[in-house]
Amino acid sequence: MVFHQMFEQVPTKPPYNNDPTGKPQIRNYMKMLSLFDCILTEAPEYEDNDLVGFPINAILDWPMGTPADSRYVLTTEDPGWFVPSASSALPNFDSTFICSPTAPYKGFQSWDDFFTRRFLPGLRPVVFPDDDNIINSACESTAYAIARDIKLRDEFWLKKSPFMGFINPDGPDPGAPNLSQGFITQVAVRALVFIEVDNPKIGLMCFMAIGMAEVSTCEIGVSEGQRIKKGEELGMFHFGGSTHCLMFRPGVEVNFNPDFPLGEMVPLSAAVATCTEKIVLLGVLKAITEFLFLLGQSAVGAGYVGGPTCAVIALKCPHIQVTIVDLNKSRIDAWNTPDFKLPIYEPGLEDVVRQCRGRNLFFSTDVDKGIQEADLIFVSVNTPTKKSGVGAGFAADLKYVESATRQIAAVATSSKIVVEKSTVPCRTAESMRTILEANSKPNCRFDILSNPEFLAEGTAINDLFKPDRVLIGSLQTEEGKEACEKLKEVYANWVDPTRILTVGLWSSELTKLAANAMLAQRISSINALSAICEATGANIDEVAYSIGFDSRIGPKFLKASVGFGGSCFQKDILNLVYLSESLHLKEVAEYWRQVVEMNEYQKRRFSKRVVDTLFNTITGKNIAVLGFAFKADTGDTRESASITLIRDFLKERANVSIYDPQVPHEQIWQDLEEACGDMGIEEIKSSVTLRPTALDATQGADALVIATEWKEFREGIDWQTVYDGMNKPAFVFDGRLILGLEEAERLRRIGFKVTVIGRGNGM
Ligand SMILES: NC(=O)c1ccc[n+]([C@@H]2O[C@H](COP(=O)([O-])OP(=O)(O)OC[C@H]3O[C@@H](n4cnc5c(N)ncnc54)[C@H](O)[C@@H]3O)[C@@H](O)[C@H]2O)c1
Ligand SMILES: O=c1ccn([C@@H]2O[C@H](COP(=O)(O)OP(=O)(O)O[C@H]3O[C@H](CO)[C@@H](O)[C@H](O)[C@H]3O)[C@@H](O)[C@H]2O)c(=O)[nH]1
Repeated sequence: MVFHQMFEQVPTKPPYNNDPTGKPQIRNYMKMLSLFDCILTEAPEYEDNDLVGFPINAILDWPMGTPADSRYVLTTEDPGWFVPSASSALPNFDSTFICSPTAPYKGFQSWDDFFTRRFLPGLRPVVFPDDDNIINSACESTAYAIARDIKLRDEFWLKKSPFMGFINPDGPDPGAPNLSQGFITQVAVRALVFIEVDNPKIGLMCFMAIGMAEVSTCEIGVSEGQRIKKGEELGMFHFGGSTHCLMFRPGVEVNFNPDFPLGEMVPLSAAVATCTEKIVLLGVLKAITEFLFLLGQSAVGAGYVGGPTCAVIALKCPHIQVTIVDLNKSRIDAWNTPDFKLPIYEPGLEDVVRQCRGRNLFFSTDVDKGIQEADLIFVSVNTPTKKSGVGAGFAADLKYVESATRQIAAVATSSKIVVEKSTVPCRTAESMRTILEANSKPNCRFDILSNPEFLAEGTAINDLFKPDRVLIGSLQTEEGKEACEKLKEVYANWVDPTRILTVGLWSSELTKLAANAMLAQRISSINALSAICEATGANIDEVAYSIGFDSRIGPKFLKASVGFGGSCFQKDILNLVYLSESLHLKEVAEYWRQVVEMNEYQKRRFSKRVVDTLFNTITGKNIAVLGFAFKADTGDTRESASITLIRDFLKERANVSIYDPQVPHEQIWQDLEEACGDMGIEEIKSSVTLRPTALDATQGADALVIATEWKEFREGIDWQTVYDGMNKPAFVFDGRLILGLEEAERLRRIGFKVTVIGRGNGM
């Protein structure tokens, strides 16, 4: 039908009465076929006319331009565009595109009208609409090729090699329609739109629309001098078969978003690239274009420091490209998830990553590339306590730091500043320097800085936004001080310069261990006092409040608890103990060891108090444990006191039900399996259940233990309902001091038997 129409619709008046060569216009397909026969058997002859092209162009010129009703393919009948198989290629058509779902042909006027259909409003919002460093996708399409360093006049292929269709010895290349794109691009340019971008980092750039085959048409929808905003329409392709190319000036650094690798679909308006300047970013900074965070892996969760720290640097320094690399692919995949299901829970983190990812924050497993491209490398790998060999149980295991350092030495091709971000024993930088220098190459110099991190989990973003101090340690040589200045300049983008402290390398390394030791020592001190309170009838909250009024002591970090946890305190104190012992400072080692001993004692004391209170046995009794994370506002469980308590309860053959708002269930099983040693996972699972809410966990329980200070335990528990569902007498053990004196009294009036850490029973 359409075939007939395209001949019928060619007007009979001049110039359409003749084809472009002046011969009478063909009026039916029979004539056209006989002419095809003719032109296929003859070489083109000289003709005295204006047609530049092949004879076939003359035959098809006018018929091709008719509207010929093409809608018959817009139906649910084979071969229509709305048959079921087409719908799987174009899913949710009616709720994706502007159309009239119940009208014939869904309301489209022609096949081209269907081809140029529009998304429903709001489906393809412009990502980062006001950030003109971000290049957004101009078309729902697949990224095909990237070419860099193109000269004014140049020969290059948008594919790795020219299209081989005609010289392939095995015959024409079946992938020709797509593979020939690089080739066709040079002969089929249809529309060039030059855009002078306000952002000087981009300046003049060009959008080139290419009609890929004879049927393609580029309609330009803008005019010279017009001011346009990101997301506005430049024009459109018609009749299918098209491509486009973005061209930037030399010197513009375009960093493509790894979320959209070549060959994969890119939604319209997505953030496809970021533009940064390659050189001179921060006054004296000479080419710091990229940070590389080497994130270390551990069995339980990764990137608690590297992730938030570099996300905040990316946010505060939009001119710096930050790439995080990690050996752990699943962790990197999680950082890159389209729905921002990040591998760690940290309040405010998602918001920061949403603002920067794909702009100047990238996550990758390509460690070598990351090292080669970076000027500044943060080594933020894990440094757990050694499990075997010399110093086992005390010394830091530096194997991840060492392997990261060796990798930097092996693959670096230019000078680097290597920043030790991990917490390490004093003089580790010396070992790193030895490795790097032993492997140095010409024009490849390494400077080492110590820049320990002081963020606490749960408040990491706030700590990074407003740090009490940033500590930078360097060798006191000219080069060391110069490197220190460069790092200082980076932090000065958002940190008050008076809070950036610069010291010697070894002082910086020791300060980190010392700070954690002093903090943990405060908690052990208050916990030691809590035991005296329980025995005497004093109240630890009142004691802490009163001593904290002395400005020399201060009110912070004086909350008695069931014991401190987290990946740092115990590990770093043990590290200090080991360091003291290796320096033959036995008394010093003993002093610090006692901080950890006291913490162990506090946990043991608490679980014993539970057993004693429940009439000296918990065998077969049901205990609900609220909270599994080592503190509130984190999903991290490393060294959590909750694990020790549950292990003790299981050893007493109790049944335990657990609820935590953030910790994934598989993490809980893994931690319990590790902690319970001789009990297999099946035996553990026969005594432990994981519950979806606090209320669920307490149903049928004899005792309820609060192990983490989540806000919802402080504010969101309906104690009467909890009481109604528990066995009587119903016991509550508050290991986190979330129940004030009045609240505890209210619970007692309901009928609970209440025990709070640091208070005598009955208080
Ligand atoms: N967690 C905290 O709150 C905190 C705070 C301050 C300092 N620190 C210190 O920071 C360091 C990192 O701690 P974390 O909690 O982020 O650890 P983590 O276990 O969460 O992350 C470490 C990551 O390092 C990766 N890794 C190991 N070797 C690697 C290598 N050669 N190349 C690339 N990646 C590698 C791992 O895959 C892992 O993802 C430790 O030294 C820790 O003591 C931690
Ligand atoms: O008064 C207090 C304060 C904390 N804790 C417990 O101590 C542990 C550690 O808490 P916190 O220090 O807040 O968390 P971390 O993320 O372990 O942060 C510590 O360890 C990090 C890693 O080195 C350092 O960067 C931080 O400065 C340091 O606070 C947790 O179990 C807390 O519940 C108490 O029991 N009482």
